This record gives sequence, structure tokens and C-alpha cells, in this order.
Amino acid sequence: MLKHLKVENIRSYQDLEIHFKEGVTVISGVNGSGKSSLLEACFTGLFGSKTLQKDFTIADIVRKGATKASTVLEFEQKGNIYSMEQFFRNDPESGRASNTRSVLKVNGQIFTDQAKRTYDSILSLLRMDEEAFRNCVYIRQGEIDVLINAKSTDRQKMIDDLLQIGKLEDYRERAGNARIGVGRHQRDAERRIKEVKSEAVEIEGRDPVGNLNRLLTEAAQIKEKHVSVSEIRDKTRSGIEERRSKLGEYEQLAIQKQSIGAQILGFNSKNTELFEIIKNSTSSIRSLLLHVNELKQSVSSIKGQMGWNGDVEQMLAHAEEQERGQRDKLNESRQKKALHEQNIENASRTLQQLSDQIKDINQSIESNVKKKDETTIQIEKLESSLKDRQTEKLSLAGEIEALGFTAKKLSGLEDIAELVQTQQKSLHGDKMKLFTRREEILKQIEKSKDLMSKGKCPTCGQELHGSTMHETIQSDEEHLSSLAKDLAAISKKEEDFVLKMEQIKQVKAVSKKIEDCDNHINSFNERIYLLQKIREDHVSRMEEDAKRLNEAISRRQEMEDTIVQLKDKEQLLQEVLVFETKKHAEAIEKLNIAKKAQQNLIESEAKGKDIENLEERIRSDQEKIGLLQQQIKDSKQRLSEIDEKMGGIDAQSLQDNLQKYEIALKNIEVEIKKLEEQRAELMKQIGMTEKEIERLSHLQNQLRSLQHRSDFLGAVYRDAEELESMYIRIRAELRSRNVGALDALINEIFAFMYSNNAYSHVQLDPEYNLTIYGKDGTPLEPKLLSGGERAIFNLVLRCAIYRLLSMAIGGPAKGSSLPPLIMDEPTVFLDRGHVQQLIKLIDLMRDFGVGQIIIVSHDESLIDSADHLFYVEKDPITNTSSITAR
Ligand SMILES: Nc1ncnc2c1ncn2[C@@H]1O[C@H](COP(=O)(O)OP(=O)(O)OP(=O)(O)O)[C@@H](O)[C@H]1O
Ligand SMILES: [Zn+2]
Repeated sequence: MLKHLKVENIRSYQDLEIHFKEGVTVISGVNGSGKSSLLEACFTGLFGSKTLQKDFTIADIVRKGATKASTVLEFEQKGNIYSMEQFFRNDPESGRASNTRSVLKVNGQIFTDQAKRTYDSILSLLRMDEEAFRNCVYIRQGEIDVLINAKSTDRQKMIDDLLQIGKLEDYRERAGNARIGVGRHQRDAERRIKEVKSEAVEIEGRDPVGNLNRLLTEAAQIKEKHVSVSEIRDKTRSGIEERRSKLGEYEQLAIQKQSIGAQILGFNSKNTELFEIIKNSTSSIRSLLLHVNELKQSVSSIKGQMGWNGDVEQMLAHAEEQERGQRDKLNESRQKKALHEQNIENASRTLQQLSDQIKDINQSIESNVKKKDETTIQIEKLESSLKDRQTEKLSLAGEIEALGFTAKKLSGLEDIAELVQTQQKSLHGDKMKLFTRREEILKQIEKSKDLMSKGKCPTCGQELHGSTMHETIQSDEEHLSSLAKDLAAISKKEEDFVLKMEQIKQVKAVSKKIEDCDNHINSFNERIYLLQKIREDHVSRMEEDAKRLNEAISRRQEMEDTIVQLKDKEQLLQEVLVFETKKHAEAIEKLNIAKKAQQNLIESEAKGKDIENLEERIRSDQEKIGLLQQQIKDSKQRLSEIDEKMGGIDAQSLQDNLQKYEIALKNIEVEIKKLEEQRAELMKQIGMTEKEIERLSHLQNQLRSLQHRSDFLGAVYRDAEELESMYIRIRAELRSRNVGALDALINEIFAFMYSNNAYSHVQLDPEYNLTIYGKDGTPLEPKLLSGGERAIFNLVLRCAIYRLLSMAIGGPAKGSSLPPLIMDEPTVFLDRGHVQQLIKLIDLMRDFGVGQIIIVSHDESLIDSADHLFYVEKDPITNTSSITAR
């Protein structure tokens, strides 16, 4: 029984909570308000995404725009409260959604939260999957005639499943599969037995045991033969060894003999060589003695030449000393001369410097004279300009006096101009006043004249007396002429002032010129003063230069005298130097001769030493010759000993014997090899035969066990066959029982529900084909019925199935034993009368144990007969459904 549904963001619901109760619940509301969505939420709440069909996805169930959704459906079964919670996540942008979590709780405790497990648990709890749920519990909108329209095999499967007969078919299938599997194994075993048997027979046909015995005897014989031949081979080998060692000894002696002979040859050639060397040395000594004599004579002749009686060394030392003294003298006179030359050079340089200096001073004097003259010319020019300006100034002062100003009065010129201007302004004001006054009087006169012509006052109409009016005009005219005089006087004054201003302007211009002249005069005076200073400077420099020039000239004279003296002395020094050079050359000559004598002496001593060495060499070579002759004698002695030994060995016959032995050994070895090959071949054959025997016994073992297996599999096969047929039998039995019962129930309920009078009865045959019979006995297939009739039959069929279920469970009374019945718009095709019958049918179903019936409908009479009523509405603006209990 459904207890409670809580929904968040499913289809048109944002959040919804509804408590279901026992009895008949009707859910009503206008089209599109969210009634079906409520039932679908229950369905999806139970089975999750398995309830989606065709092109419906999870994203379609989740409310548009929502990112997550959930359903919690609580139901009761056999006293336990179960709660199925499904959670969904949705990405509105990508349109991807998924069922992220399914939790099943039992009495508030989490039983499992793993999707596959919750689904399996629901299946085993309800004993139906989503398919069976749709066929039995939940009549979806528009699926009212699903059951009767189904193919008979589908119907059969469905009803079998509901009544749990389907299980038997599963078991039968399992037993059948087992039987087929076992059969396959048994056939395999038989085939193996056949193969093993044929192989064993083949091996036995080759008599492997007899073969093995024969091969073993043969092998023993060959082994014996091998031993005896090996002995002969060993003897032959030692014979060969013996002869080879004798021959080796002989060869060794021959080699020794050869090497001694070679040694003796070597000794002899060395001997000859030594004799030759001695000869050469003797002739060298002779020529050396001749040379020594010559050298000694040369030395004594040099001594005579030098007049020296003593030692040669002392003679050399004396010559060296003489040369050194002479050289010192020469150097001294050279230095003196160099110093003197230096002095002359210095003096000439000084002389040159003085000449340069005189030239410079002369130039300086010349340039100063020139500059002085230039300056004088400039001064003269400036003085003449100055005179011009002064005369100009004088004439300008005259001009000013002519204009009536003195040069002293000029400083107040500005004040005077200002005064004149103010007076001019005030005069102008007076003139303007006089003008207005004249205008007024003129107007007055005109007015008076006008009145006079009219004769009376325009305001009061009084007669005018000509005399007063005349008087007035006359006095006004007098006034006018005096005004004209005043005006003429003012104009005269104004003219005077204009003249005066003109004069002042002229004076100003002239005085500006005078100022310019003064400025020029001042600047000329300044420049003349400066130039005079410069000219003085030039003159004083010229005086200085003249003084310096005199000094330099007297010093140059002095220097020229000094140089003449120095040159005289230089001549003298040159003569001394020539003399000393000659004397030094003589000393060097003598020294060289002395050196030559010394060299000759050293050379003759060295030659004496060479002679001694050569004599020593000759003595040692003679000794070596003696030694060599002794060695030659010894070697000859050893040669004769070896000849004696070699005479005792017959090499030729030894060689012949050795050859014979070697040929024999080769033959023996060939024979041994052959024997070994034969033995190896035999061993191989023995091995193969043993393997064959082994294989045979293995095959016999295998055969025994295969036989056992085949027997066992045969027994299992027969058992499975038996089991399979048993399941078929039981199912057929149960089904025929169900079909009978269902047929009876369908007819019973059909009679109860159907109120027209067209059909007599319904028939359900063992293949679950439904046939409807007319009153006249004509059979009709269900698909030929009208829409309404099909709806009625469907309800009848479902009702019958519920009945049968309730009987299977244990009869009526227990309200909670049967699942609820949920119908979406069942009355669509029904006429009024049949809606009434549906109401009765619902009562009937309640009677036999359907505890909860939930119907979506807007049929008035159904609403009236409801135990509980809900009304669903959808806010058209927010597209959100809500539910209210009535
Ligand atoms: N994923 C969704 N998100 C938002 N709204 C949805 C979604 N799917 C469907 N709807 C809306 O849910 C509304 C309710 O549909 P439902 O089928 O429940 O109506 P109903 O009350 O059964 O109407 P009828 O009487 O016509 O069968 C629809 O009008 C539709 O606009
Ligand atoms: Zn008047």
C-alpha cells in the first residue's frame, strides 16, 4: 500500500507532498494540471529510470530549468514500512541528466543505496518488475486495453509471471541447459576413450618389451669390444711417445752443434776486428807526435820574438796589462773631446735662441707702433664727430629760444601741457552750457510769437495783452545777443589754447633731439678716454721692448766670442786622440801574439793526452784478443763431445718406426669411433622403447578413468532429463488449473460488469487466447470489439487476475495482501451505465482484498463515490502544479 509521496522538481511539480490512504482515492483536475505526473512520479519513484520508454529521458522528467530533483515514495508491506528514494541531477544547459542515487530504507534504516541492488530489492519485494507492474497494478493513461490487445504468448508469459508460474519455466530451462551440457561432456569422454584405445593397440602391436630386451644385449656386447680395442690404442700411443722423445733428443743436439759453430765464427771475426783497431791506433799516435813537435817550436819562436825569457802565462799577463793601460788612456781622451763638443753645441744653441729672441722683440715693437697709429686715427675721427654734435646742440637750443622757452624751463614742460589741457576742458563745458541756454531762449521766443499770432491763451482762453508779450520777446532777444558775444570770446580763447599746445609739442620734439645729442656726446667722450688709455699702454710696451732688445744684442756678441775660443781648443784635443788610438792598436797586436803562444801550448798538451789514451786502448785490445782465443778453444772442445753423442743414435730407423705406429693408431681410433656411434644409436633406441612402454601404461590408466567419467555423466544426463520433464509436467498442470480458474472468474466478473446484452460469455483457452461469444454463439476476437468494450474487457481481465492472485495468496479478508490498483482515466471510453458498473466493480475488488485503489479521473460519479478526493491545479504563470485535499 502506498503511504506517502514527496516530490521535488518532477515535471510540473516544484515540491509536492501527498499522503495516500486506504480505500478509493480519486485525483481530479483540469487537463494539464499535473494528475498523470503524480502517478508517473510514483512509478518512477519505485523503479527509477527503468520506467522511461521510447524517446523519454531523465531530463524530460526533471522540471525544466531545475538542476536536481528527487522522489521519496513510502509504502507498506506485511507490516514493514519501505521507503524508496531517488535522486536526479540535471544540467539544463547541456540537457544531460542522470539518476545519481537510489536508496531503499526499511523501517527508517538504510537497506541499500546502490542502484542495482535497490532495483533488485524492489523486484523481489513486489515480486514484479516495471513491466509486470504496468500490466497488473498501474493502468497508464491510454493503456486501458493493453492486456486484451496483447499477443497470446505475451499474455501467457505475463499472467504466468504474475502467478509465479514463470519460475517453473526458468527451472526447466536450467535443467534442459544442464542436460545439454552434460550430454556434450559425455560425448567428449566417449570420443577420448576411442582415441586412447586405438593408440594403445597400435603401441602393443610393436612389441616394445621384446624390443627392449634385444637392444640391451646388443649394447653389452659392444661395450666389451670397446674395452679391448681401447687397451690396444693406449699401448700404441706409448710406443709413439717413446720414439718421439728419442728423436727430439737427437734434434736438440744438432741445434746445439749449429749454435756453437756460429759462436766460433763470431769469435774469429771479433779477433780480426781488434787487430785492425790496434793498427789504426798506432798510426794515429805517430801523426800526433809530429804535430806536438811543431806546436812546441812555434811557442819558443814567439818567446824569442817577444824577447821574453820566462813563463808563457806571465808573458800573456804582461801583454794584457799593457793593453788595459793604453785603453784607459784612450777612453779618457775620448771623453774629454765629447765633453768639449757638448759645450760647443750648447753655446751654439744659446746663440740661436738669442737671435730668435731679437727677432721676436723687433716684431713686437713693429706691431705696437702700428697699433698706436691706428688708435690715434680713431681718436681723431671721434673728436671730429664730437664737434659736430656740439654745434648741432647749440643750434637746437636756439630753436627752443625762438619758440619762447629757455633751456632751463624745459623740465616743467609736462606740467604746463597738463594745465593747458584742463583749461581747454573747462572752456568746452562753458561753451556747451551757453549753447543750451541759447536753444531754450530761441524756443521761448518762438512760443511767445506763436501765442501772439493766436491772440489768446489756449488753456484758459484769456485775452493776451500785446504789450507784456512784446516786452518778454524783446528782453529774450537782448539776452540772446549777449550770449553770442560770450560764445565768440570763448572760441577765441580755445584757438589760443590750441596754438599753445602746438608750440609745446614742437618744443618737446626739439628737446628730445637735444637729449639724443647729449647722449652721443657723452658716449664719444667715454670712448675717446678709453682709446687714449690704450695708446698710452702701447707706448709703454714699446719702451720696454727697446730695453730688452739692447740686452739681447750685447749677450749675443758675448756668446759669439766664447764659441771661437772653444773651437780652437777642440783642434788640440783631436790631435791627442789620434795619438792615443795608435798606441792602443800596438798594445792589442802584442796581446794577440801572446794569446796565440798560449793557445799553441794548450793544444800540444791536449795532443799529449790523446796519445796516452790511444796507448791505453791498444793494451786493453790485446788483452781481449787473448781471452777470445781461450773461448774458441773451449767451444771446439764442446763440439767434439756433441759429435760423439750423436754418433750413438740411429735417427733414420727411429723415424721409419714412428711412421708405422702412427698409421696403426689412426686405424684403431677410427674403429673406436665407430663403436661409440653404434652404442649411442642403441641407447637412443632403448630410450624410445622405454618411453613407448611408459606411454602405454599411461594410456591404460587414462582409459580406466575415462570409462568411470563416461558412466557418471550418463547417469547425470538421465537425471537432468527426468528433471526437465518434471518441470514441464508441473507447469502444464498448474497452467491448466489457472486457466480453468481464470476462465471461470472472467465469466463471473464479466457477467457482473457488462450490462448490454450482446455477448453470452468469454473463453480463455489453455494457450491464453481470449474469445468472446455472441448471444447466437458467434466467436469474436478481442481486437474486433469497440473501444469501450475493450476497456470493459480489460478491467474484467485485470479484476479476474487480482481475484486469482488473492486466492493464491490465501483468499479474501486480508486487505493489505494485494497490491494497490492504480488507474489513469479509466472512464474515457465508458458510457454512463458502465461507469456505474465500474464503481460497483471497484467495490467488488475492495471486497476481495484490494486495499488501495487510486484513480485519476474527472468523472463526477467516480468523484462522488471516492473515499478521498484530491484536486490538482497548475498555476499557468509559474507552470507549477499543486494539490489540495477535498
Ligand atoms: N519536465 C517538465 N518540466 C516542467 N513542466 C512539465 C514537464 N513535463 C511536463 N510538464 C508540464 O506538466 C503539465 C502536467 O502534465 P500531466 O500529464 O500531469 O497533466 P494531466 O493533469 O494529467 O492532464 P490531462 O487531464 O490532460 O491528462 C503539463 O501541462 C506540462 O506543461
Ligand atoms: Zn490760461
